[in-house]
Amino acid sequence: MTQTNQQVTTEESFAPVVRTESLTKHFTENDSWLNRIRPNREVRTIRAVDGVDLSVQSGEILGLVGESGCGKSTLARTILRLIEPTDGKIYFGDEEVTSYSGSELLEFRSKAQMIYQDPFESLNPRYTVRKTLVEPMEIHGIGDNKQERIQRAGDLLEEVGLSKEHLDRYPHEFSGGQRQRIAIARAMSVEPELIVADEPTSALDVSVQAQILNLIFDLQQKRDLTMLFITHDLAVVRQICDRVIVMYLGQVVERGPTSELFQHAEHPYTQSLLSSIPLPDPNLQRESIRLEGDVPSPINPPSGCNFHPRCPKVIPPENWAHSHEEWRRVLRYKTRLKNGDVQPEAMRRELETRQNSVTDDDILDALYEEHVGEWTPSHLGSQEGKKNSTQELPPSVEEEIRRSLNVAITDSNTKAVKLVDELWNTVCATDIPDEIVTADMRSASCHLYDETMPGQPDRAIGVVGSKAKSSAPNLEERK
Ligand SMILES: Nc1ncnc2c1ncn2[C@@H]1O[C@H](COP(=O)(O)OP(=O)(O)OP(=O)(O)O)[C@@H](O)[C@H]1O
Repeated sequence: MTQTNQQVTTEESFAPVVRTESLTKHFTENDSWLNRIRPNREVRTIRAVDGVDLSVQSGEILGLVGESGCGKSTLARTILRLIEPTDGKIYFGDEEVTSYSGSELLEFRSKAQMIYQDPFESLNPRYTVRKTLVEPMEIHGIGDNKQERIQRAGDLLEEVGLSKEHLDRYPHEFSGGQRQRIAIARAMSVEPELIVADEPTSALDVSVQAQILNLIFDLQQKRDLTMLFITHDLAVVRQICDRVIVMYLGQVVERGPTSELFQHAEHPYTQSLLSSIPLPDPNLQRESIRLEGDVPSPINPPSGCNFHPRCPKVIPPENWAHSHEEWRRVLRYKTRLKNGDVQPEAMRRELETRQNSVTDDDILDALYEEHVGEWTPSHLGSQEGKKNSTQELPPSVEEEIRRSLNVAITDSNTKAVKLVDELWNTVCATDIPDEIVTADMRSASCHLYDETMPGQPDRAIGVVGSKAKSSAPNLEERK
Protein backbone atom coordinates (compact mmCIF):
# COMPACT_ATOMS: atom_id res chain seq x y z
CA MET A 1 0.00 0.00 0.00
CA THR A 2 1.04 3.58 -0.63
CA GLN A 3 3.52 5.17 1.71
CA THR A 4 5.21 8.53 1.19
CA ASN A 5 7.28 10.87 3.32
CA GLN A 6 4.50 13.44 3.37
CA GLN A 7 3.22 14.23 6.88
CA VAL A 8 -0.53 14.29 7.13
CA THR A 9 -2.89 15.03 9.94
CA THR A 10 -5.53 12.41 10.53
CA GLU A 11 -8.21 11.94 13.17
CA GLU A 12 -5.67 9.90 15.04
CA SER A 13 -3.45 12.96 15.43
CA PHE A 14 -5.68 14.22 18.25
CA ALA A 15 -7.06 12.92 21.53
CA PRO A 16 -10.65 12.02 20.78
CA VAL A 17 -13.49 11.96 23.29
CA VAL A 18 -14.84 8.81 21.73
CA ARG A 19 -13.24 6.43 19.28
CA THR A 20 -14.21 3.14 17.70
CA GLU A 21 -12.03 0.47 16.21
CA SER A 22 -13.52 -1.89 13.63
CA LEU A 23 -16.88 -1.52 15.34
CA THR A 24 -19.31 -4.10 14.04
CA LYS A 25 -22.96 -4.81 14.71
CA HIS A 26 -24.70 -7.68 12.98
CA PHE A 27 -28.32 -8.62 13.58
CA THR A 28 -29.95 -11.93 12.93
CA GLU A 29 -32.98 -11.70 10.68
CA ASN A 30 -36.27 -12.82 12.24
CA ASP A 31 -34.65 -13.45 15.58
CA SER A 32 -37.91 -13.96 17.47
CA TRP A 33 -38.21 -16.89 19.91
CA LEU A 34 -40.81 -18.46 17.61
CA ASN A 35 -38.36 -18.45 14.74
CA ARG A 36 -35.54 -19.73 16.89
CA ILE A 37 -37.39 -22.96 17.69
CA ARG A 38 -38.40 -23.57 14.06
CA PRO A 39 -36.58 -26.57 12.58
CA ASN A 40 -34.41 -25.86 9.49
CA ARG A 41 -34.90 -22.14 9.83
CA GLU A 42 -32.63 -20.08 7.64
CA VAL A 43 -30.40 -17.81 9.69
CA ARG A 44 -29.45 -14.70 7.79
CA THR A 45 -27.08 -12.04 9.08
CA ILE A 46 -27.84 -8.34 8.68
CA ARG A 47 -24.51 -6.53 8.50
CA ALA A 48 -25.85 -3.22 9.82
CA VAL A 49 -22.45 -1.83 10.89
CA ASP A 50 -19.37 -3.43 9.40
CA GLY A 51 -15.98 -2.48 10.80
CA VAL A 52 -16.30 1.25 11.45
CA ASP A 53 -13.34 3.28 12.71
CA LEU A 54 -14.29 6.74 13.84
CA SER A 55 -13.34 9.30 16.41
CA VAL A 56 -15.08 12.41 17.66
CA GLN A 57 -12.70 15.12 18.79
CA SER A 58 -13.26 17.26 21.85
CA GLY A 59 -15.66 20.15 21.18
CA GLU A 60 -16.43 19.24 17.57
CA ILE A 61 -19.66 18.32 15.83
CA LEU A 62 -19.06 15.30 13.67
CA GLY A 63 -21.79 14.71 11.09
CA LEU A 64 -22.70 11.14 10.17
CA VAL A 65 -24.56 10.97 6.87
CA GLY A 66 -25.84 8.32 4.49
CA GLU A 67 -29.06 6.99 2.98
CA SER A 68 -31.75 5.40 5.09
CA GLY A 69 -30.72 1.94 6.29
CA CYS A 70 -26.96 2.46 5.95
CA GLY A 71 -26.47 1.84 9.67
CA LYS A 72 -26.25 5.32 11.21
CA SER A 73 -28.63 4.70 14.11
CA THR A 74 -27.21 1.26 14.78
CA LEU A 75 -23.71 2.72 14.90
CA ALA A 76 -24.86 5.43 17.33
CA ARG A 77 -26.65 2.99 19.62
CA THR A 78 -23.68 0.62 19.56
CA ILE A 79 -21.23 3.40 20.45
CA LEU A 80 -23.38 4.29 23.47
CA ARG A 81 -23.61 0.60 24.44
CA LEU A 82 -27.42 0.76 24.16
CA ILE A 83 -26.97 -2.36 22.05
CA GLU A 84 -24.00 -4.69 22.26
CA PRO A 85 -21.38 -4.70 19.49
CA THR A 86 -20.78 -7.93 17.61
CA ASP A 87 -17.10 -7.08 17.32
CA GLY A 88 -14.66 -4.19 17.62
CA LYS A 89 -13.80 -1.76 20.34
CA ILE A 90 -15.14 1.51 21.77
CA TYR A 91 -12.90 3.93 23.68
CA PHE A 92 -14.12 6.84 25.77
CA GLY A 93 -11.10 9.02 26.40
CA ASP A 94 -8.31 6.58 27.22
CA GLU A 95 -10.59 3.88 28.54
CA GLU A 96 -11.99 0.99 26.60
CA VAL A 97 -15.69 0.86 27.43
CA THR A 98 -16.60 -2.16 25.32
CA SER A 99 -16.43 -4.49 28.31
CA TYR A 100 -17.90 -2.08 30.90
CA SER A 101 -20.75 -3.36 33.03
CA GLY A 102 -22.47 -2.35 36.29
CA SER A 103 -21.35 0.95 37.83
CA GLU A 104 -18.77 1.62 35.08
CA LEU A 105 -21.44 1.36 32.41
CA LEU A 106 -23.79 3.56 34.44
CA GLU A 107 -21.11 6.25 34.72
CA PHE A 108 -20.37 6.00 30.99
CA ARG A 109 -24.08 6.44 30.26
CA SER A 110 -24.15 9.70 32.21
CA LYS A 111 -21.20 11.03 30.20
CA ALA A 112 -22.57 10.00 26.83
CA GLN A 113 -26.17 10.95 26.14
CA MET A 114 -28.46 10.48 23.19
CA ILE A 115 -31.09 12.77 21.69
CA TYR A 116 -33.51 10.64 19.70
CA GLN A 117 -35.38 11.35 16.50
CA ASP A 118 -38.83 11.02 17.98
CA PRO A 119 -39.56 12.87 21.24
CA PHE A 120 -42.98 11.17 21.34
CA GLU A 121 -41.26 7.85 21.89
CA SER A 122 -38.27 8.92 23.93
CA LEU A 123 -40.24 10.54 26.80
CA ASN A 124 -42.14 8.43 29.32
CA PRO A 125 -45.79 9.53 29.01
CA ARG A 126 -46.42 8.75 32.70
CA TYR A 127 -43.61 10.98 33.96
CA THR A 128 -44.03 14.69 34.63
CA VAL A 129 -41.31 16.91 33.23
CA ARG A 130 -40.01 17.23 36.80
CA LYS A 131 -39.58 13.46 37.12
CA THR A 132 -38.18 13.18 33.58
CA LEU A 133 -35.41 15.63 34.46
CA VAL A 134 -34.81 14.86 38.14
CA GLU A 135 -34.64 11.06 37.93
CA PRO A 136 -31.49 10.88 35.73
CA MET A 137 -29.80 13.36 38.12
CA GLU A 138 -30.66 11.12 41.07
CA ILE A 139 -29.38 7.99 39.30
CA HIS A 140 -26.12 9.63 38.31
CA GLY A 141 -25.60 11.55 41.57
CA ILE A 142 -25.93 15.06 40.13
CA GLY A 143 -26.92 17.71 42.71
CA ASP A 144 -26.63 17.40 46.50
CA ASN A 145 -30.31 17.05 47.35
CA LYS A 146 -33.79 16.91 45.87
CA GLN A 147 -34.32 20.66 46.14
CA GLU A 148 -31.14 21.38 44.25
CA ARG A 149 -32.12 18.92 41.50
CA ILE A 150 -35.54 20.52 41.10
CA GLN A 151 -33.87 23.93 40.92
CA ARG A 152 -31.51 22.59 38.22
CA ALA A 153 -34.46 21.06 36.33
CA GLY A 154 -36.19 24.46 36.26
CA ASP A 155 -33.01 26.20 35.10
CA LEU A 156 -32.54 23.60 32.35
CA LEU A 157 -36.10 24.13 31.15
CA GLU A 158 -35.41 27.84 30.83
CA GLU A 159 -32.16 27.13 29.04
CA VAL A 160 -34.00 25.10 26.39
CA GLY A 161 -36.67 27.76 25.90
CA LEU A 162 -39.43 26.50 28.25
CA SER A 163 -40.22 27.69 31.77
CA LYS A 164 -40.32 26.46 35.37
CA GLU A 165 -44.13 26.41 35.17
CA HIS A 166 -43.85 23.43 32.85
CA LEU A 167 -42.29 21.20 35.51
CA ASP A 168 -45.54 19.57 36.59
CA ARG A 169 -46.95 18.89 33.16
CA TYR A 170 -46.93 15.63 31.20
CA PRO A 171 -45.46 15.08 27.71
CA HIS A 172 -48.87 14.96 26.00
CA GLU A 173 -49.46 18.57 27.04
CA PHE A 174 -46.64 19.77 24.79
CA SER A 175 -46.12 20.16 21.05
CA GLY A 176 -43.51 18.06 19.21
CA GLY A 177 -40.94 20.85 19.30
CA GLN A 178 -41.50 21.43 23.03
CA ARG A 179 -41.15 17.72 23.71
CA GLN A 180 -37.83 17.69 21.89
CA ARG A 181 -36.74 20.63 24.08
CA ILE A 182 -37.58 18.52 27.14
CA ALA A 183 -35.63 15.57 25.72
CA ILE A 184 -32.68 17.89 25.15
CA ALA A 185 -32.95 19.20 28.74
CA ARG A 186 -33.00 15.61 29.99
CA ALA A 187 -29.83 14.80 28.03
CA MET A 188 -28.15 17.91 29.49
CA SER A 189 -29.33 17.17 33.05
CA VAL A 190 -26.48 14.71 33.69
CA GLU A 191 -23.76 17.05 32.39
CA PRO A 192 -22.63 14.83 29.50
CA GLU A 193 -19.33 15.15 27.67
CA LEU A 194 -20.67 13.55 24.50
CA ILE A 195 -24.06 13.99 22.84
CA VAL A 196 -25.21 11.69 20.10
CA ALA A 197 -28.10 13.36 18.26
CA ASP A 198 -29.93 10.93 15.96
CA GLU A 199 -31.93 12.90 13.39
CA PRO A 200 -33.16 15.18 16.20
CA THR A 201 -35.31 17.36 13.95
CA SER A 202 -36.62 15.00 11.27
CA ALA A 203 -39.80 14.00 13.16
CA LEU A 204 -40.72 17.64 13.81
CA ASP A 205 -42.79 20.16 11.88
CA VAL A 206 -40.66 21.98 9.33
CA SER A 207 -41.59 25.25 11.08
CA VAL A 208 -39.80 24.26 14.32
CA GLN A 209 -36.90 22.28 12.86
CA ALA A 210 -34.64 25.32 12.56
CA GLN A 211 -35.41 26.42 16.13
CA ILE A 212 -34.47 23.03 17.57
CA LEU A 213 -31.36 22.89 15.42
CA ASN A 214 -30.32 26.35 16.66
CA LEU A 215 -30.97 25.30 20.24
CA ILE A 216 -28.76 22.21 19.90
CA PHE A 217 -26.04 24.24 18.21
CA ASP A 218 -26.19 27.01 20.88
CA LEU A 219 -25.97 24.47 23.71
CA GLN A 220 -23.09 22.72 22.01
CA GLN A 221 -21.20 26.01 21.70
CA LYS A 222 -22.04 27.27 25.19
CA ARG A 223 -21.13 24.02 26.93
CA ASP A 224 -18.31 23.09 24.56
CA LEU A 225 -19.97 19.74 23.99
CA THR A 226 -18.63 17.03 21.76
CA MET A 227 -21.31 15.85 19.38
CA LEU A 228 -22.00 13.09 16.90
CA PHE A 229 -24.82 14.43 14.73
CA ILE A 230 -26.69 11.92 12.59
CA THR A 231 -28.74 13.17 9.69
CA HIS A 232 -29.58 12.52 6.08
CA ASP A 233 -29.99 16.27 5.54
CA LEU A 234 -26.81 17.52 3.92
CA ALA A 235 -27.87 21.15 4.20
CA VAL A 236 -27.90 20.74 8.00
CA VAL A 237 -24.49 19.10 7.91
CA ARG A 238 -23.07 22.02 5.96
CA GLN A 239 -24.61 24.44 8.45
CA ILE A 240 -23.41 22.98 11.75
CA CYS A 241 -20.84 20.19 11.41
CA ASP A 242 -17.08 20.61 11.64
CA ARG A 243 -16.36 17.28 9.99
CA VAL A 244 -18.37 14.69 8.12
CA ILE A 245 -18.32 10.93 7.86
CA VAL A 246 -20.23 9.39 4.96
CA MET A 247 -21.56 5.87 5.41
CA TYR A 248 -22.77 3.39 2.83
CA LEU A 249 -24.11 -0.06 3.68
CA GLY A 250 -22.58 -0.25 7.15
CA GLN A 251 -19.17 1.12 6.20
CA VAL A 252 -17.40 4.49 6.08
CA VAL A 253 -16.72 5.56 2.50
CA GLU A 254 -15.39 9.07 3.03
CA ARG A 255 -14.49 11.50 5.79
CA GLY A 256 -13.19 15.04 5.97
CA PRO A 257 -13.70 18.60 7.18
CA THR A 258 -17.16 19.80 6.12
CA SER A 259 -16.19 22.74 3.93
CA GLU A 260 -13.56 20.75 2.03
CA LEU A 261 -15.77 17.73 1.57
CA PHE A 262 -18.60 19.89 0.24
CA GLN A 263 -16.23 21.73 -2.08
CA HIS A 264 -14.68 18.61 -3.47
CA ALA A 265 -16.12 15.23 -2.59
CA GLU A 266 -13.74 12.41 -3.43
CA HIS A 267 -15.84 9.28 -3.20
CA PRO A 268 -18.29 8.76 -6.08
CA TYR A 269 -21.04 8.02 -3.53
CA THR A 270 -20.47 11.34 -1.73
CA GLN A 271 -20.37 13.09 -5.11
CA SER A 272 -23.78 11.67 -5.97
CA LEU A 273 -25.22 12.63 -2.57
CA LEU A 274 -23.96 16.19 -2.92
CA SER A 275 -25.23 16.47 -6.48
CA SER A 276 -28.77 16.17 -5.17
CA ILE A 277 -28.60 19.25 -2.91
CA PRO A 278 -30.44 22.18 -4.48
CA LEU A 279 -28.14 25.05 -5.39
CA PRO A 280 -28.85 28.35 -3.60
CA ASP A 281 -28.86 30.25 -6.91
CA PRO A 282 -31.56 28.87 -9.29
CA ASN A 283 -29.57 30.24 -12.24
CA LEU A 284 -26.68 27.94 -11.43
CA GLN A 285 -26.77 24.44 -12.89
CA ARG A 286 -25.13 21.27 -11.71
CA GLU A 287 -25.16 17.80 -13.18
CA SER A 288 -27.28 15.55 -11.00
CA ILE A 289 -25.73 12.09 -10.59
CA ARG A 290 -28.41 9.45 -10.62
CA LEU A 291 -27.41 6.21 -8.97
CA GLU A 292 -28.33 2.92 -10.57
CA GLY A 293 -30.78 0.78 -8.58
CA ASP A 294 -31.53 0.73 -4.85
CA VAL A 295 -29.24 0.33 -1.86
CA PRO A 296 -28.46 -3.42 -1.72
CA SER A 297 -29.55 -5.44 1.29
CA PRO A 298 -27.10 -5.56 4.21
CA ILE A 299 -27.95 -9.27 4.38
CA ASN A 300 -26.09 -9.95 1.17
CA PRO A 301 -23.85 -6.97 0.42
CA PRO A 302 -21.97 -6.89 -2.89
CA SER A 303 -18.43 -8.26 -3.06
CA GLY A 304 -15.37 -5.97 -3.11
CA CYS A 305 -16.39 -2.33 -2.73
CA ASN A 306 -20.01 -2.63 -1.70
CA PHE A 307 -20.91 0.51 -3.68
CA HIS A 308 -19.53 -0.85 -6.98
CA PRO A 309 -22.82 -2.04 -8.58
CA ARG A 310 -24.21 1.52 -8.33
CA CYS A 311 -20.97 3.45 -8.79
CA PRO A 312 -20.92 5.87 -11.73
CA LYS A 313 -17.10 5.60 -11.77
CA VAL A 314 -16.69 1.85 -11.31
CA ILE A 315 -13.35 0.86 -12.79
CA PRO A 316 -13.65 -1.13 -16.05
CA PRO A 317 -11.78 -4.38 -16.70
CA GLU A 318 -8.22 -3.81 -17.88
CA ASN A 319 -8.94 -4.87 -21.46
CA TRP A 320 -12.20 -2.89 -21.80
CA ALA A 321 -12.15 -1.15 -25.19
CA HIS A 322 -15.58 0.50 -25.19
CA SER A 323 -17.21 3.45 -23.46
CA HIS A 324 -17.69 3.72 -19.69
CA GLU A 325 -21.46 3.91 -20.09
CA GLU A 326 -21.37 0.62 -22.00
CA TRP A 327 -19.25 -0.91 -19.26
CA ARG A 328 -21.82 0.16 -16.67
CA ARG A 329 -24.54 -1.46 -18.73
CA VAL A 330 -22.61 -4.72 -18.74
CA LEU A 331 -21.99 -4.40 -15.00
CA ARG A 332 -25.69 -3.91 -14.37
CA TYR A 333 -26.39 -7.12 -16.26
CA LYS A 334 -23.65 -8.91 -14.26
CA THR A 335 -25.12 -7.67 -10.98
CA ARG A 336 -28.61 -8.80 -11.95
CA LEU A 337 -27.28 -12.23 -12.96
CA LYS A 338 -25.39 -12.55 -9.64
CA ASN A 339 -28.40 -11.45 -7.61
CA GLY A 340 -30.55 -14.15 -9.23
CA ASP A 341 -32.75 -11.56 -10.98
CA VAL A 342 -32.22 -13.21 -14.39
CA GLN A 343 -34.77 -16.03 -14.24
CA PRO A 344 -35.12 -18.19 -17.37
CA GLU A 345 -37.90 -20.38 -15.94
CA ALA A 346 -40.04 -17.42 -14.88
CA MET A 347 -39.51 -15.90 -18.32
CA ARG A 348 -40.49 -19.18 -19.99
CA ARG A 349 -43.76 -19.25 -18.00
CA GLU A 350 -44.47 -15.64 -18.82
CA LEU A 351 -43.89 -16.21 -22.55
CA GLU A 352 -46.11 -19.30 -22.49
CA THR A 353 -49.03 -17.13 -21.41
CA ARG A 354 -48.57 -15.13 -24.60
CA GLN A 355 -47.52 -17.63 -27.30
CA ASN A 356 -48.14 -21.31 -28.12
CA SER A 357 -44.60 -22.58 -28.29
CA VAL A 358 -41.57 -21.08 -26.55
CA THR A 359 -38.00 -21.87 -27.61
CA ASP A 360 -34.76 -21.21 -25.72
CA ASP A 361 -34.01 -18.49 -28.26
CA ASP A 362 -37.28 -16.75 -27.38
CA ILE A 363 -36.34 -16.82 -23.69
CA LEU A 364 -32.85 -15.56 -24.47
CA ASP A 365 -34.18 -12.63 -26.54
CA ALA A 366 -36.69 -11.73 -23.85
CA LEU A 367 -34.10 -11.90 -21.05
CA TYR A 368 -31.68 -9.81 -23.10
CA GLU A 369 -34.35 -7.19 -23.66
CA GLU A 370 -35.35 -7.15 -19.99
CA HIS A 371 -31.88 -7.02 -18.44
CA VAL A 372 -29.69 -5.36 -21.07
CA GLY A 373 -32.00 -3.69 -23.55
CA GLU A 374 -33.63 -0.90 -21.59
CA TRP A 375 -31.10 1.41 -20.07
CA THR A 376 -31.30 4.81 -18.52
CA PRO A 377 -27.86 6.32 -18.38
CA SER A 378 -26.59 7.47 -15.00
CA HIS A 379 -25.49 10.89 -16.22
CA LEU A 380 -28.81 11.98 -17.62
CA GLY A 381 -27.42 15.29 -18.75
CA SER A 382 -24.23 14.00 -20.27
CA GLN A 383 -23.87 13.75 -24.03
CA GLU A 384 -22.23 10.34 -23.69
CA GLY A 385 -25.21 9.06 -21.70
CA LYS A 386 -27.76 10.38 -24.19
CA LYS A 387 -25.86 8.93 -27.11
CA ASN A 388 -25.44 5.49 -25.59
CA SER A 389 -28.96 5.18 -24.29
CA THR A 390 -30.14 4.84 -27.90
CA GLN A 391 -27.26 2.69 -29.10
CA GLU A 392 -26.85 -1.03 -29.25
CA LEU A 393 -23.96 -2.50 -27.31
CA PRO A 394 -20.87 -3.31 -29.39
CA PRO A 395 -21.54 -6.62 -31.24
CA SER A 396 -18.73 -8.51 -29.46
CA VAL A 397 -20.14 -7.49 -26.04
CA GLU A 398 -23.69 -8.39 -27.01
CA GLU A 399 -22.47 -11.76 -28.27
CA GLU A 400 -20.76 -12.54 -24.94
CA ILE A 401 -23.82 -11.49 -22.95
CA ARG A 402 -25.99 -13.73 -25.11
CA ARG A 403 -23.50 -16.58 -24.62
CA SER A 404 -23.80 -16.23 -20.82
CA LEU A 405 -27.61 -16.05 -21.03
CA ASN A 406 -27.55 -19.25 -23.04
CA VAL A 407 -25.51 -20.90 -20.25
CA ALA A 408 -28.07 -19.65 -17.67
CA ILE A 409 -30.94 -21.10 -19.74
CA THR A 410 -29.40 -24.43 -20.74
CA ASP A 411 -27.10 -25.12 -17.77
CA SER A 412 -27.09 -23.08 -14.54
CA ASN A 413 -26.99 -19.57 -13.16
CA THR A 414 -23.79 -20.43 -11.25
CA LYS A 415 -21.97 -21.31 -14.48
CA ALA A 416 -23.29 -18.17 -16.18
CA VAL A 417 -22.00 -16.05 -13.27
CA LYS A 418 -18.61 -17.76 -13.50
CA LEU A 419 -18.46 -16.99 -17.22
CA VAL A 420 -19.26 -13.27 -16.85
CA ASP A 421 -16.76 -13.02 -13.98
CA GLU A 422 -14.07 -14.44 -16.25
CA LEU A 423 -15.08 -12.14 -19.10
CA TRP A 424 -15.43 -8.87 -17.22
CA ASN A 425 -13.74 -8.53 -13.91
CA THR A 426 -13.09 -5.34 -12.02
CA VAL A 427 -11.01 -4.68 -8.93
CA CYS A 428 -14.08 -2.89 -7.55
CA ALA A 429 -15.90 -6.25 -7.39
CA THR A 430 -13.01 -8.36 -6.17
CA ASP A 431 -11.11 -6.25 -3.61
CA ILE A 432 -12.34 -4.34 -0.58
CA PRO A 433 -10.78 -0.86 -0.93
CA ASP A 434 -8.51 0.41 1.83
CA GLU A 435 -9.37 3.72 3.42
CA ILE A 436 -6.87 5.94 1.68
CA VAL A 437 -5.68 9.27 3.05
CA THR A 438 -6.01 11.83 0.30
CA ALA A 439 -5.24 15.06 2.22
CA ASP A 440 -5.05 16.42 5.78
CA MET A 441 -7.93 14.89 7.77
CA ARG A 442 -9.39 13.45 4.56
CA SER A 443 -9.78 9.93 3.34
CA ALA A 444 -11.85 7.90 0.91
CA SER A 445 -12.39 4.15 0.65
CA CYS A 446 -12.17 3.89 -3.10
CA HIS A 447 -9.90 2.09 -5.54
CA LEU A 448 -9.76 5.29 -7.60
CA TYR A 449 -7.32 6.68 -5.04
CA ASP A 450 -5.19 3.58 -4.80
CA GLU A 451 -2.02 4.50 -6.64
CA THR A 452 -1.19 0.85 -7.23
CA MET A 453 -4.08 0.86 -9.71
CA PRO A 454 -2.85 1.60 -13.24
CA GLY A 455 -4.05 4.93 -14.59
CA GLN A 456 -5.53 6.16 -11.31
CA PRO A 457 -5.02 9.67 -9.92
CA ASP A 458 -1.99 9.73 -7.63
CA ARG A 459 -3.62 11.28 -4.57
CA ALA A 460 -3.01 8.62 -1.97
CA ILE A 461 -0.69 9.66 0.85
CA GLY A 462 -1.35 6.94 3.39
CA VAL A 463 -3.83 4.51 4.79
CA VAL A 464 -5.97 4.89 7.89
CA GLY A 465 -8.09 2.63 10.01
CA SER A 466 -7.38 -0.45 12.02
CA LYS A 467 -6.68 -2.37 8.80
CA ALA A 468 -3.71 -0.12 8.21
CA LYS A 469 -2.49 0.59 11.74
CA SER A 470 0.65 -1.47 11.38
CA SER A 471 1.53 -0.06 7.97
CA ALA A 472 1.04 3.67 8.36
CA PRO A 473 4.27 5.00 9.87
CA ASN A 474 3.86 8.42 8.26
CA LEU A 475 0.68 9.30 10.06
CA GLU A 476 1.44 11.46 13.07
CA GLU A 477 1.37 9.72 16.39
CA ARG A 478 -1.57 10.57 18.61
CA LYS A 479 -0.64 13.56 20.76
N1 LIG B 1 -33.01 -4.56 15.84
C1 LIG B 1 -32.77 -4.86 14.58
N2 LIG B 1 -32.94 -6.11 14.11
C2 LIG B 1 -32.70 -6.43 12.83
N3 LIG B 1 -32.27 -5.55 11.90
C3 LIG B 1 -32.08 -4.28 12.29
C4 LIG B 1 -32.33 -3.86 13.64
N4 LIG B 1 -32.05 -2.54 13.71
C5 LIG B 1 -31.65 -2.15 12.49
N5 LIG B 1 -31.67 -3.19 11.62
C6 LIG B 1 -31.27 -3.18 10.20
O1 LIG B 1 -29.94 -2.67 10.14
C7 LIG B 1 -29.78 -1.84 8.99
C8 LIG B 1 -29.31 -0.47 9.43
O2 LIG B 1 -30.40 0.17 10.10
P1 LIG B 1 -30.27 1.62 10.79
O3 LIG B 1 -31.58 1.95 11.40
O4 LIG B 1 -29.07 1.63 11.65
O5 LIG B 1 -30.02 2.55 9.52
P2 LIG B 1 -30.10 4.14 9.43
O6 LIG B 1 -29.01 4.56 8.50
O7 LIG B 1 -30.10 4.73 10.79
O8 LIG B 1 -31.52 4.34 8.74
P3 LIG B 1 -32.57 5.54 8.98
O9 LIG B 1 -31.92 6.78 8.45
O10 LIG B 1 -33.74 5.10 8.15
O11 LIG B 1 -32.87 5.59 10.44
C9 LIG B 1 -31.12 -1.84 8.28
O12 LIG B 1 -31.08 -2.83 7.25
C10 LIG B 1 -32.11 -2.22 9.36
O13 LIG B 1 -33.23 -2.89 8.81
